[in-house]
Amino acid sequence: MFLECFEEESIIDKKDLRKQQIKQLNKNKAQTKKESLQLLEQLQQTPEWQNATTIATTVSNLIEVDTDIIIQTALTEGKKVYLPKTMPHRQMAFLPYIDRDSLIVSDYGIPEPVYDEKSVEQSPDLVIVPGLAFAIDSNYRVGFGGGYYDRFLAQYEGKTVALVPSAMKFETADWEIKDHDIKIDRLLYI
Ligand SMILES: Nc1nc2c(c(=O)[nH]1)N(C=O)[C@@H](CNc1ccc(C(=O)N[C@@H](CCC(=O)O)C(=O)O)cc1)CN2
Ligand SMILES: Nc1ncnc2c1ncn2[C@@H]1O[C@H](COP(=O)(O)OP(=O)(O)OP(=O)(O)O)[C@@H](O)[C@H]1O
Repeated sequence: MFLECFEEESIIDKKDLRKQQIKQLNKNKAQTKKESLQLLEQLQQTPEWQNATTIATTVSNLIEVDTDIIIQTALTEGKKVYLPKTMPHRQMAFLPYIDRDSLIVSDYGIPEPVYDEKSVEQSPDLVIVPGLAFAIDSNYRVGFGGGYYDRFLAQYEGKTVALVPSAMKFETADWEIKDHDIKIDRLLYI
């Protein structure tokens, strides 16, 4: 009790933050959707996007940044788009996006490409990393908690960016940073 008075700021448990963020993001869906367009415009200005011929993103759910417009824009610009398929042992395989009808909804409710060993691309030029919260002073993130991206990024050597709508933006990481947490190369935010 007494000691707490000396702490400069309190650290939130990652699980609590995740819960809090999901609640908050559900209230901000319309705003996030609006900001998605501005974030895509920012993304298009970056050398990472301009130099990438292969891009990995996700199929967004309703509280995330809208990736549909990212996918369509990338395809229009002649880039190849890859989406993750969740695999055993919390691994992800990135597979080409062909069209919406070729995706199959996973147990987590996320539309995913069908596994095909020959088409796997684990080294796309650019990975757009999803998340629930991002710290703009350190580039650390909190995701849905599967550890999928931390595991994947531990061996990925290309560029990473994250699109950060206002509801996901934190000045600093007031959550616990673990050794396995990986910083995003570039955050784009409103
Ligand atoms: N749109 C989108 N697709 C994505 C991700 C994402 O963040 N967004 N992922 C980014 O990683 C991967 C899937 N992420 C997942 C993250 C957690 C759990 C999961 O097991 N959740 C548990 C609760 C975990 C916990 O709180 O400890 C559950 O639902 O029971 C599943 C998938 C790949 N596809
Ligand atoms: N590189 C790794 N190797 C082994 N385990 C890992 C690795 N990265 C993360 N984990 C484990 O995965 C679990 C979830 O990690 P964390 O809470 O950092 O997820 P997250 O970054 O929020 O989610 P995600 O990366 O799926 O969006 C933790 O139990 C963590 O120990």
